[in-house]
Order: sequence, then structure tokens, then C-alpha cells
Amino acid sequence: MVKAVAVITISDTCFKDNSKDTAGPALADFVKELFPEANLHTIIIPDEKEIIERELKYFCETNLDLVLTTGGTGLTPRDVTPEATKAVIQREVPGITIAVTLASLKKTPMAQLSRAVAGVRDKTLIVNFPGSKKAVTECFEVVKPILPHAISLIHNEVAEVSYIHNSMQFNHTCTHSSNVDVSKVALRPRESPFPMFEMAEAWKLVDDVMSEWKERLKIVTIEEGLGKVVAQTLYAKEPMPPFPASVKDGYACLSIDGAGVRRVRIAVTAGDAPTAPLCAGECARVNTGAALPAGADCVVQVEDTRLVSASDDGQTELEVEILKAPEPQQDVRSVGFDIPMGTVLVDKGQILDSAKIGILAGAGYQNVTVRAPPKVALLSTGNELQEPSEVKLKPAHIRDSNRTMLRVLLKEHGYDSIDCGIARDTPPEIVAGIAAALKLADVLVCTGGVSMGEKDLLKPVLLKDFNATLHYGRVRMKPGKPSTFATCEFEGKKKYIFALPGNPVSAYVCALLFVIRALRVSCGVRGAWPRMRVRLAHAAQLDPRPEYARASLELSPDGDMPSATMLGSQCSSRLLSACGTNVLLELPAATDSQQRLPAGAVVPALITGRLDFAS
Ligand SMILES: Nc1nc2c(c(=O)[nH]1)N[C@H]1C(S)=C(S)[C@@H](COP(=O)(O)OP(=O)(O)OC[C@H]3O[C@@H](n4cnc5c(N)ncnc54)[C@H](O)[C@@H]3O)O[C@H]1N2
Ligand code: MOO
Ligand SMILES: [Mg+2]
Repeated sequence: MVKAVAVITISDTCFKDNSKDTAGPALADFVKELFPEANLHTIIIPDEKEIIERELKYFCETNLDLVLTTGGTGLTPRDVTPEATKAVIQREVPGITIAVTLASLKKTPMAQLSRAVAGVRDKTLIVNFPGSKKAVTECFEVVKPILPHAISLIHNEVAEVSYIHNSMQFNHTCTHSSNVDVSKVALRPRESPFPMFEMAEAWKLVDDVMSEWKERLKIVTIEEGLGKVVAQTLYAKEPMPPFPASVKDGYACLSIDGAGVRRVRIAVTAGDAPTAPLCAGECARVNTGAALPAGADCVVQVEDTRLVSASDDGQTELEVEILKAPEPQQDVRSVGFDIPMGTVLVDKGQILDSAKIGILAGAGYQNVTVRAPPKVALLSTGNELQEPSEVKLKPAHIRDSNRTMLRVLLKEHGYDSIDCGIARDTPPEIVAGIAAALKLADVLVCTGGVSMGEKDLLKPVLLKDFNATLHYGRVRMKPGKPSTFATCEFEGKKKYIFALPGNPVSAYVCALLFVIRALRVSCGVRGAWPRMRVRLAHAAQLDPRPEYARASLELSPDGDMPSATMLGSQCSSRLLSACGTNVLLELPAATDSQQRLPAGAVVPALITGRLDFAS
């Protein structure tokens, strides 16, 4: 099935004045007719090779099935669409352009001058069309019969590729080798060689590194934009309301007529376009939201009127009395009352919420450009791990809960992730797992193998096989002490790796404190979680490390400070301690003079979850 298509108008003129674009909308209409189910993205860009390439690549990366361009295929010096397309596609499909040219030549010898290109990049078919509505109409007719088949062929290939991918992902044994020598366990360090960072230092490192993430933009439907940071300023292209509208159910009148009897000339309900203007002594029955007839400048609500005369059958009001003289503009929403034309509806950098999305819908915007977070891959490591779906556990095995927990935790915070399965604890398998993940994603989140055991191979593999920079490899925190953040270059691109401890609670807390923070920073959201002061509902034992205790908030009905209840034993393996968490309490490290906090002590809490309570 064709799920998403983009129509790109490439023209300096249309870019400057969108209303000049006739070919793009025509092409969009043909696409809607051929693929009614598909999500359609339309954009207008100038004749700039770099921008064209960037947009084409972007649409291919976002897995669109089809990208149709119109414009920029001719011979003027600014026509660079074919060059940009050639730079992006991996396989050319010359048959499409030959068929189009042959058909067009029957209509005009000018078809000889089109240099349009068609080809495939990854799973996306790209076809260039010339830049006029007429040419687009003729050319689309030619390619229309083959488009669905071409796309399904590309998909079949992709299915095979992804099958190969998946089997690679879920069986990380392979031909990879590693520079990590595991034969001399007796020589392993007996102290961690990684310096211990304070939390504030670790956060600063994450923020500094992730704010380098090159702004990547994505066009999404306004609904998909929920929670995303808008990358463009959108203005009201028309006033709201577009006509003077009644605020009340009543009578539209001329205020100059004052109080007194009026002839009810017409009835205008919402959606009716009034045809004739009102004259002195007349009124129009109107509903809330109805357009006022010309001449009317006020509305008198029905409660402030009295029926004077009606038709014998009671179906028509003939005269009403306005009981109190109305003011001009009384109960009228003038043109642009809510949103004057040109108002900024959403500003670049704002986060889209439901009200803003409603405003955009009301203003006729269907798509919006937002900042796209990096792609995230999840990988578990451990010889003891089995897939969660496996019914029977082998001796000494457990089911992998981290991947599922992390996937939904990311989802809860608005981020998708790619599942890269489980890698066993051998250097080649970990290398294979990491390499497979880095091929697919910008950010790798893996769990397990970061501490001091002979099977804890993540750090050496990152250092020796991926030449990674370890920004931190230990943090003074509980849980999550061996948490690791590294970057490396892989296939020419910078990659970001969060190697989280395997203990499920450590993985949960470190994902919140480091990974989600990093994703927020990378797409323009303030990284730090909001902090508030809460009162401990009970005494708390302090750990030598600063601790992020999982707690649930009780909101006080009398406006007192909320109280926080920790969720049982805070052992790093016990994920039950995180169930129902909406805050992480920042408990200070124990000192000689303070080993515990009494009930009622006030501590800072990071709000990391929903403040929802079951009824
Ligand atoms: N000698 C030392 N030992 C340990 C230290 C230390 O400083 N010195 N640190 C401890 C701390 S703190 C933590 S946290 C853990 C971190 O362990 P690793 O990251 O090396 O993780 P593993 O050893 O692979 O596993 C730990 C634990 O978690 C379970 N696990 C792993 N992956 C999963 C998964 N995907 N789903 C569910 N459970 C998982 C695993 O079975 C282990 O029980 O190290 C301490 N040791
Ligand atoms: O730092 Mo670990 O996560 O205490 O168990
Ligand atoms: Mg370990």
C-alpha cells in the first residue's frame, strides 16, 4: 500500500509567491485521486541544487513511497532539478522518462528540451515532471498506470532487504571481528579506569554534545506535529472570522435605529451567505456564528426582544421589538476579531500543542515543518537474555525486559525507536550488534555490559573497535553508576551511544536522565526535567551516592506542598520500584552527619512522568 507521497514544486517564482504555483496543486490532486489513502506532503522550494537534494534525501529517509517534483527540468541556468535528483538516486529508471518524453513529443516538439530524471533511492521512487500545469497533467497520465506497480516492486525488494536486516539484527554472530582480547581475565583491572563524573558534569556533557546535532527538519501532518518543535513561523493567511459573525442567537440590526419595532426581513443561520443588505427599520434573525447581512452593525440577543407579529401559521416572525437600544458592534465578532490576517499562529521554536494544532487546522494548514529528533536504536546485550515472547526460560536465563521498557518509555515521551535485538556477550557479536544499530540510527541506546565483570565488554568494544570517545564512563549516582556516553564516527557520520547499565531500574532512570534529555536537547526542547520541591511521606535512608529515588506524588487538596512516597525497595534490579513513578526524588548522598532524611523533609523532585491518578 502506498502510505506517503510528496509533491515538491521547484521554482524560484513559486517559492517567492506560493499563489503562482498551479502545477504543484494539480499534481497533488492527481496523487490524491490515484492514492486516496496516502499521506500527502506538499512543499515549494527554490531552484537551488543543495536544497533540492536535501529535501529529496529527507523524504527518502522518512520512507516516503513516492516523490514527484515539478519544475526545474529545462535548459535555463537555474534549472537544476535533474542534477539534484541524479545526486540523490541510487538507481535510475530511464524507462519512465523515455515514456513521458515519447508521449509528450506527440503533443509538442518542446518535449525535446526536458531533462527530467526518474530513479530510486532506498525505498522511494522519485520522478521529475516539467513545471507547468499542462505538462504535469499530460506526463502524469503517462506514468499513472505504472506507479502502483513500480512502488510495490520497490517494496518487495525492501521486504527482502529488511528480512536480511532483521536476521542480522537478531543474530549478531557474524563475520565481524574485534580488537578486544578477552582471554586474559586474570589481568582485568581491579579498579574501574573510568573517572567518576558528578551528575551536573554528565548533564553538561550530554547537553553540549547533543546541541551540536545538526538541525534536521521534517514535514509532518499538523497532527503528527503534536509535541514537536516547529521549525517555521506560520502566519494567518486569512482573517478569523472571515466575515462579521454573530456572537448570539438573536437579531442583527442597525444600531442607529435604537430600540423599537423592526421588520424581520430574513433569517440567516450559520453557514448561510446573506444576500441582501438590511435597510433602516429592518432586522435579520441570526444564529451564533452566522454572517451578518451588509448594513447590520449589531446583534440583539433573543432574550432582549419581544415578538410583535407573526404569520398566522406561526412559522414566520414578521416583526419584533428591540427592548433596549443596542450599541454599535454589540455581540458582533468583526472580521479578524479572533485572528487578524497576518497574525503569527505558531512561531519557530514553539512546541505544538492541541490548541495550536486546532488553530493551524482552522487556518487551512495541513502540514508543518518540525525539528526531527535523531533516529534511535535499541540493543540489549547479555548471554542470559531471551526474547520476552519466549514461553520457557532456559536455566539461568531471564527475559529481556529492558528493550520493551525503553521502547515504550521513549514512545511515552514522543520518540520512536528501532529494535536491534539482543547481542551476546562476545566482542564480535557486540561489534556486530552495534554496527547493525549504527547503520540504522544516529543514537544507540544499549543496556548491559558496562560494569566490572569479564563479560562487561561495551566500553572496550566502543573504544577499541569503534574508536569512540567516551565522554563519561561512570557517574556518581544511584542507580546507574557505570552509565556511559560515547560518540564515534561510523560510515562517515557522527553517532551518539548511551550504554546504560543492564539492571532494569538503572536502565530506566538513566534513559530518563540522559537519553531522553539528549533527544529533547537535539530537537530544541529544554533538556532538563522540571523540578519541584516535595515533602517526603516517610523517612528515607541515604546512599553514599546521590540517589534518584522513584516516587509517586500525592497532591494535597489544601494547596500544601505535594508529598512523595517512594515505591518500596529501591534496589536497581527491582523495576517494581518504578511502577507508577511520576517523579525522581533527588536524594543527597549520605554524609557522616546525615544518614537518613526524616518523614516530612523537603527534597527536590524531577517531574518525569504523568501526574495522572487512577480514580
Ligand atoms: N565489581 C563491581 N560490580 C558491579 C559494579 C561495580 O561497580 N563493581 N557496579 C554494579 C552496578 S552499580 C550496576 S548498575 C551493574 C551494571 O551492570 P552491567 O551494566 O554490567 O550489566 P550486566 O552485568 O549485563 O547486567 C546487570 C544485571 O541486569 C540484568 N539485565 C541485563 N540486561 C537486561 C535486560 N535486557 N533485561 C532485564 N535484565 C537485564 C542482568 O541479568 C544482571 O542481573 O553492575 C554492578 N556490578
Ligand atoms: O548504579 Mo547501579 O545502577 O546501583 O545498580
Ligand atoms: Mg555486568
